[in-house]
Amino acid sequence: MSSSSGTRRSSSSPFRSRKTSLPPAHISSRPVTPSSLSSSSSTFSKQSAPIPPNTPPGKTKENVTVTVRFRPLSDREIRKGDEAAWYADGDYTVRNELNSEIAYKFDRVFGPATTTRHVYDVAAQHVVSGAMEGVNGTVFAYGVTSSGKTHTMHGEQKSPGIIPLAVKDVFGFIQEMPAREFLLRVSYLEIYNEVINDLLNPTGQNLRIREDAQGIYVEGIKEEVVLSPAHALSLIASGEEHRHVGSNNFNLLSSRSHTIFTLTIESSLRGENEGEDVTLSQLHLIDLAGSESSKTETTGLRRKEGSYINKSLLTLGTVISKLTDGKSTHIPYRDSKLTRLLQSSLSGRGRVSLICTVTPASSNTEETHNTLKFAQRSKHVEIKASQNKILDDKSLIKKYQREISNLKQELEQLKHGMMEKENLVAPSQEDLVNLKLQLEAGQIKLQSRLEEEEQEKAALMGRIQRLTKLILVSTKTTIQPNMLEKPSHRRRHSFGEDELAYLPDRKREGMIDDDAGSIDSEISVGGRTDGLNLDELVRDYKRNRRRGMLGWFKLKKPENVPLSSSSADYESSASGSPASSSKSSQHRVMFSDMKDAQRKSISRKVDDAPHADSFPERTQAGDLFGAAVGARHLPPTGSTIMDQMELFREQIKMIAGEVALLTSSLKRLSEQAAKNPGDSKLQENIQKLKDEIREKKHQMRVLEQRMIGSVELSPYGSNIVEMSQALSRLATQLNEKTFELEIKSADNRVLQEQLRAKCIESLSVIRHWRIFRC
Ligand SMILES: Nc1ncnc2c1ncn2[C@@H]1O[C@H](COP(=O)(O)OP(=O)(O)OP(=O)(O)O)[C@@H](O)[C@H]1O
Repeated sequence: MSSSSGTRRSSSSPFRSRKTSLPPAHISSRPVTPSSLSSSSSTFSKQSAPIPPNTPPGKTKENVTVTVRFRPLSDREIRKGDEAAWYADGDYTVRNELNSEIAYKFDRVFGPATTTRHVYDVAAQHVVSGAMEGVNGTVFAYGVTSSGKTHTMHGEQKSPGIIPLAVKDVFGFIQEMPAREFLLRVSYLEIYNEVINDLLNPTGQNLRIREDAQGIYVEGIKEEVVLSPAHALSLIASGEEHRHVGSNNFNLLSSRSHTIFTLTIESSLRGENEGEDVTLSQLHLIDLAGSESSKTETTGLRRKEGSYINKSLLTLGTVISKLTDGKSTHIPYRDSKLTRLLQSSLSGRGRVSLICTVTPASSNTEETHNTLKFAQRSKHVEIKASQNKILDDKSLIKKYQREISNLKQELEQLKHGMMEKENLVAPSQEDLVNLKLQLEAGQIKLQSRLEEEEQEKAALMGRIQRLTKLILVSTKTTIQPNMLEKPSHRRRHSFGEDELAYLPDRKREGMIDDDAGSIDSEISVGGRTDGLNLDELVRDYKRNRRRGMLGWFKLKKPENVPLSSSSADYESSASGSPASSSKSSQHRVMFSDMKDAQRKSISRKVDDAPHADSFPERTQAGDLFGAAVGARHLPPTGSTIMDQMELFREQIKMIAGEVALLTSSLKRLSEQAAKNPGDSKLQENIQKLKDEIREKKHQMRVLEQRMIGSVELSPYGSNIVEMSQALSRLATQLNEKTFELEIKSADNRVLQEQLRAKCIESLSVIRHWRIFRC
């Protein structure tokens, strides 16, 4: 589901920031003056303890969290004979190699060997957790071209960046907060040559920045509701397709635009707590384009891009300086789109983490020095990490909750009416004649009325289903009384196979490549392997995408699968990655990563799990699945059967999405394998994918089977079958008796009307039952 703000935006548009009544603090503001910066490290007090990751919003002012990340010397730099001119002296200090007097102190300094996960834990995790509590957050990477910003923010398959880690963490937090329910939306934009483009909507070009009483927003930006990490990452992947990237002499794939990925998080207490506050926050994850020095050899378009990039970064520097010099009355936010969009964050509303990326290379001493000075200035920007609350009537999540509740009531009433109609009285023959006449006369009218009724019910069901799915809840049963209560042992994030498919699986060319052993095979195996025709699968997927997974399901004939074994199969596979169960990912991920041959590597490493820890794998959908398959005995009421049917249907759709993703991966791997027939690892991975696809298809068949079986086995189902048969018998009698009884006058209008109504009701019930079967 997506929404696009038009001339009037929703109350929670990107970059909106709300004032709060509870200013907090979690990071101590350390006095760092320019003079102290140039003294030796011994003059630094060790006040800079690790950044507390989970301090709740308090009342004290904080400073922007500023960290510095070194990347290793690149091949190119080594070839040029570069040496390290700057180095990380301990965890908090950057020191100049040639003049040890020149040193800077930060909240944390990461050496070249530091993993992005560690950077995330120290520099971003507290911002993400704050956002889950209703505190706006901004994390951005700043540095010269080729210093490692994109590596830090987006990362690679083996080493996911801050953005994928944050997205995954957000879902982890949801899992750990069973007392609350969440609604997540994302938007993704770039600022290219001072023009704002919507990366989630290619037609959204040159968007305008607006401001109203509640903050700054981008007019017309598309926001997509996200249901899983895979879904969110697939949106980023599709957004990356549109981002401007080009090459310069430092970086073959240099970002030519600043990008801002925004996650809008709404949450409220679970259930229908009228009057309960809703918290709303925005998490901005920003990958800036790198400043370019005169050493960057660019011509034509690249030069123009470079000057726009430099100008906006210069404005950012000026804004930061003015914010911190203590005397400026005017802050020139409006001098660039970037600073205008960052205005809320920089002016102190919400947590901000600045990660400055630097190269140690001696040839870039000056550029690195400038970055360090910028970082130092930024340290003095004051912020207030306060919690946002929004009024109930402005909350989208509350609106959905209310709508769901109303729709459920409506549906219950409809269902209740249907159940009562089961006890129909058989009409007499005379009545039947009259009824037939009436029916013939009004057949078309009745038909259309019935169809309307059907559509109404289907729409109602669909709406409830859609709205319910948008609201994310933990699958845990224990309810924590307070959402701010932090779980002490929150599990770490890990990624499913397909989630990071959009990221390159090795470092970009032109820089250090320490990913020895990455699969670079480019050879293909042809179309059909082991009975799985890839082209067919891909075509199949495309067709399904057009008509929807449900349509696909309907077209497929169920096969006879023994229920007992299938149930077991299901249960054993129900713990699969929820991320890959994303409904939306089936719409997005499929072919996106195949289009960009440069930025996104086509090779996949199924075994390359980037970490050992496990993320809570079971989502709402995962549990739904287990519940649906595990329910051998369906409950006796019609309403529960409908719910059950919806569960089955949803599961089928989700598995179909997974099949589509797996098929995409399989196709990609096969293309590589064709170019490298000797690569046994590839073959092994291909086989794994095929097995998984086969397994998932099997699961779908089992669900189909159970779906149909459920209705027929249920008492409700059998009543309807009987009713259907009775009605068909009546229709036969009608035909036989009509002729001999037609002389009788049809003057008993009241009776006719009654019978007609009964007949309509019966037909309606049967129709409804048929919808179930479909
Ligand atoms: N910490 C790191 N460890 C290993 N390699 C890194 C690291 N940081 C960056 N790199 C590598 O350096 C190269 C340039 O990095 P990246 O593209 O992230 O730079 P950038 O700052 O985003 O550049 P630009 O501003 O031009 O877009 C890439 O090949 C990347 O893989």
